[in-house]
Amino acid sequence: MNALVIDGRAVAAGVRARVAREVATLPTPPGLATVLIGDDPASAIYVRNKRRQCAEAGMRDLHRHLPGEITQEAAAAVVDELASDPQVTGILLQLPLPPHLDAAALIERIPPEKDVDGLTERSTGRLALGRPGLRPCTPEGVMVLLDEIGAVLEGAHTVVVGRSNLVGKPMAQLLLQRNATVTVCHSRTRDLAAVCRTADVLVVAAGVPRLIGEDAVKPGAIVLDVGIHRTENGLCGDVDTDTVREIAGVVTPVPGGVGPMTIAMLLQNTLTAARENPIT
Ligand SMILES: Nc1nc(=O)c2c([nH]1)NC[C@@H]1CN(c3ccc(C(=O)N[C@@H](CCC(=O)O)C(=O)O)cc3)C=[N+]21
Repeated sequence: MNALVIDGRAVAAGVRARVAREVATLPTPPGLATVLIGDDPASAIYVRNKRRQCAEAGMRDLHRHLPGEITQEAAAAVVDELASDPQVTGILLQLPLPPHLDAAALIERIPPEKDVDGLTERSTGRLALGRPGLRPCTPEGVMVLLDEIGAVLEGAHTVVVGRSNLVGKPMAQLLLQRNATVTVCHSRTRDLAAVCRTADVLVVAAGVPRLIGEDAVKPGAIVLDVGIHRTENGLCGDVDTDTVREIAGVVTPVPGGVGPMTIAMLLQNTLTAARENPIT
C-alpha cells in the first residue's frame, strides 16, 4: 500500500485564512503575548513562526524575550503584567523553560481566559470533565486533521504514544470525547509495537526519533506523527515514515504535517479567547 500523505500545511493555511477573516470583523484586534525565556534555537524558530502567523492573521504580536538566567520572581512578574494588560488577550509561555524555573507555577499565573495553550489547571480540568474551554493546540490540530480526512473515531481503537501534559494526555481526552477507545502508551509500555499494531488510529508524541516502524503499524491504519527532531539529514519525526507509508493508510509528514496545525490552532484559540473576553 502507499499511504495518503496529509498536507498539514494546506489544512493549516485554511484554518489561518478563516481566523484572519473573523479577526477582521472584530472591533479591536486580539493580542497574543508569546513569552520566550532563554535562547534554545528550536524554541526561537517556533516562536518566530507563531509571531509571524499571528501578525499575518491581523492580531497584535506582543512578544517578550526574557534572559535564560531570569529568576522565578522576575518571570512571574512578567506573566502578571501580561495577565493584567487589557491589550493581551492570549498568553503563550513557550516550553521547555530553563531547568531552574518552575514551569507549572508560571503557567498557573496565566489567567484561564488568556490560556491559549490550554495548559492551566482550569483548562485541563474542563477538558477532563468534557466541558467547553481552551484546548492544547497540538492535540486540537490532530483532531482537525482527523476530521479533514473523515476518520471515524467512534468505536475505533486509538493508541496514543506519549503521556505529556502538552500532547499525550489531552490527546487521549479529546479522542475519548469522540467515543474512541483509547490506549495510552509510554516509555515503560511492554511490547510497544504489539500494542501499536492494534491501533486503527495511532498518534505518536513520544519525543523519540523514528520510534515507530512498520512493525508497529496495522495495515491501513491512520498514523499521526507529532514528533519533530533536527538531524544531520534535516527534520524527522517519531515515525519512520519511509517504511510506515508502505503499510499505513494515512500518514502525516514531518515537516508539513502536525507542526503547522499547532500554530493554526494557537491562532484559533487566540481568536476564541478574545471573543469570550473582549478588549473593552
Ligand atoms: N507552550 C508551548 N506550546 C507549544 O505549542 C509548544 C511548546 N510550548 N514547545 C514546543 C512545542 C513544539 N511546537 C511546534 C510548533 C510548530 C511547529 C512547526 O511549525 N513545524 C514545522 C517545521 C518548522 C521547522 O522548520 O522547525 C513543520 O512541522 O512543518 C513544530 C513544533 C509547539 N510547541
